[in-house]
Amino acid sequence: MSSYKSTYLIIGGGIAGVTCVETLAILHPEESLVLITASSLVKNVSNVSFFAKTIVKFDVNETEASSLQKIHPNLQIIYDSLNYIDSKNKFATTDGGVRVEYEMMCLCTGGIPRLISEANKSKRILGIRDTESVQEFQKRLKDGRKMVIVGNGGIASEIVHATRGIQKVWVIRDDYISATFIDPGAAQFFQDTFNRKLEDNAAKNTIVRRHIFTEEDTLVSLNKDLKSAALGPDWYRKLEDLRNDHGEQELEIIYKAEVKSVSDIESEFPLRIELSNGRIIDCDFIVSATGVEPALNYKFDEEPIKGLDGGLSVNEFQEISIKDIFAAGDVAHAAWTHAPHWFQLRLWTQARQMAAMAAKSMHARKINEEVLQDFCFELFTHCTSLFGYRVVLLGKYNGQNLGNDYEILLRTTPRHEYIKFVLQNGKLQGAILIGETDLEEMCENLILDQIDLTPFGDEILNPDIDIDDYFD
Ligand SMILES: Cc1cc2nc3c(=O)[nH]c(=O)nc-3n(C[C@H](O)[C@H](O)[C@H](O)COP(=O)(O)OP(=O)(O)OC[C@H]3O[C@@H](n4cnc5c(N)ncnc54)[C@H](O)[C@@H]3O)c2cc1C
Ligand SMILES: NC(=O)C1=CN([C@@H]2O[C@H](COP(=O)(O)OP(=O)(O)OC[C@H]3O[C@@H](n4cnc5c(N)ncnc54)[C@H](OP(=O)(O)O)[C@@H]3O)[C@@H](O)[C@H]2O)C=CC1
Repeated sequence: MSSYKSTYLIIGGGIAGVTCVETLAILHPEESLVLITASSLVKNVSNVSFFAKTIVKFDVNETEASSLQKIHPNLQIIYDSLNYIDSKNKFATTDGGVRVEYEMMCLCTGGIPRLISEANKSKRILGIRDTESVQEFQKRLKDGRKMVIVGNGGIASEIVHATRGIQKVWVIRDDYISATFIDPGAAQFFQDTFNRKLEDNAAKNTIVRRHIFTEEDTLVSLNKDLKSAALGPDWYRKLEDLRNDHGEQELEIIYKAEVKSVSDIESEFPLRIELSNGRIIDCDFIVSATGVEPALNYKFDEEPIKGLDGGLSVNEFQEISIKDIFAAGDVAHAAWTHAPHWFQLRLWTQARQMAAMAAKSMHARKINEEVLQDFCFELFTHCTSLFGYRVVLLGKYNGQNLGNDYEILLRTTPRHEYIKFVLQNGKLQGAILIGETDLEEMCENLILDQIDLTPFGDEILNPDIDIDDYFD
């Protein structure tokens, strides 16, 4: 059995693990660092641009793990899978029999797709997580005539947008599309983009509306066979060129339904699906884009506390319930008392922020200094693109946990922009900004500073008024 000694031990080569390595390379390059990664390719981030203090956009690239050695002189990489953690004696072992002693460890083992429960009934049900699973999907797409997409989050939305020349049936439990990220109004905005026959001059009609809402909150297997890290924001571009674009999108959306059963059949199509609403669909394959579950494919000497989502519960310093073990990214469950406008969603940005925080905390402990939680955990921000539009989500953008006494102020210009402000007691609690709105920084300030907007009334979203002037 080969053995190593390290001050810091990082597990996983996804965005969280690599961010942890990079941050420690800056904070503590003289200390020994071991990275255990199941894949020789790791993720890193480039072209970081800030729309505001906490709103960040960046590209995600895949690179050889060995390239990390250029930035960290004392980094050793072990290409293997973590198998067991002995937290009392402070060592970890791998599948391949390597033993690593550590002072502090950060678990960044990510997540695996949580497939529909029928997934074991057919090989034609796919999940999407890493490069290998996308290759499998591309193969099916190339030969297939009809696919069923199940789930209503990020992956399903991107697949629906990016694939062409194949019949698509999108089965969702909600009554509007892309519910993880947006509200019914924004869903309608996007659905207009599906309808290419929309009157051109509709784009000129800007509508501003205020709604007083009395609705309820809208918030909505362990697997050792890990190959590489989760894909990045642009993964679906690989799909765009794959099929010929025959013009019209062949898309059917089935609302308020779930998969009840699946069976392989010998017919025109090889797979038959029965939905909860009684509908039968024959198709070539199913993409189950139904969320992720934390990848905890290793054992501990002492069972750590986990959250309801199965992730390792971490405090505000990213430490789990076992001393000197930290966790970041999709494997972690944010168990601290959250700031009023922050909540956890398993995203690149949060994986990166948590990992940088974990690295700072480990470093602070090593040098006996205090550390404060980073400012980025004050405000939920997500910058992405959906159906070809830039989407920025801020704070409680869907009125999450605001009860039933909040107001919504909307401004929308079909095919151009959709702006939604969520207000409570006259103060901005969250926002959805779709299109090139240029409102990110102002919204960030309004949420963080909790400025009373009552005096401005609906003018706050009047497109003819430069609202920034109010706050100069
Ligand atoms: C298709 C797709 C598109 C996405 N698009 C976006 C997007 O546009 N924007 C966004 O913000 N987020 C997006 N996400 C989510 C984002 O990718 C994840 O939140 C993020 O990658 C999590 O990073 P991570 O480092 O925690 O986990 P991962 O990227 O899963 O990395 C975990 C790493 O740990 C390794 N590992 C696991 N177990 C072990 C073990 N026992 N020993 C050693 N190594 C191990 C794995 O092989 C992997 O390399 C997307 C996800 C998917 C699947
Ligand atoms: N642009 C971006 O930012 C992107 C982000 N991602 C991230 O990658 C990860 C994986 O994406 P994805 O798989 O889309 O996960 P998401 O968590 O985004 O969405 C999962 C969706 O599947 C639904 N669902 C869950 N179980 C079932 C079921 N049994 N039957 C029918 N529907 C079900 C959920 O509904 P319900 O809410 O009702 O449970 C939800 O609509 C997520 O962390 C996501 O945030 C992925 C792609 C793009």
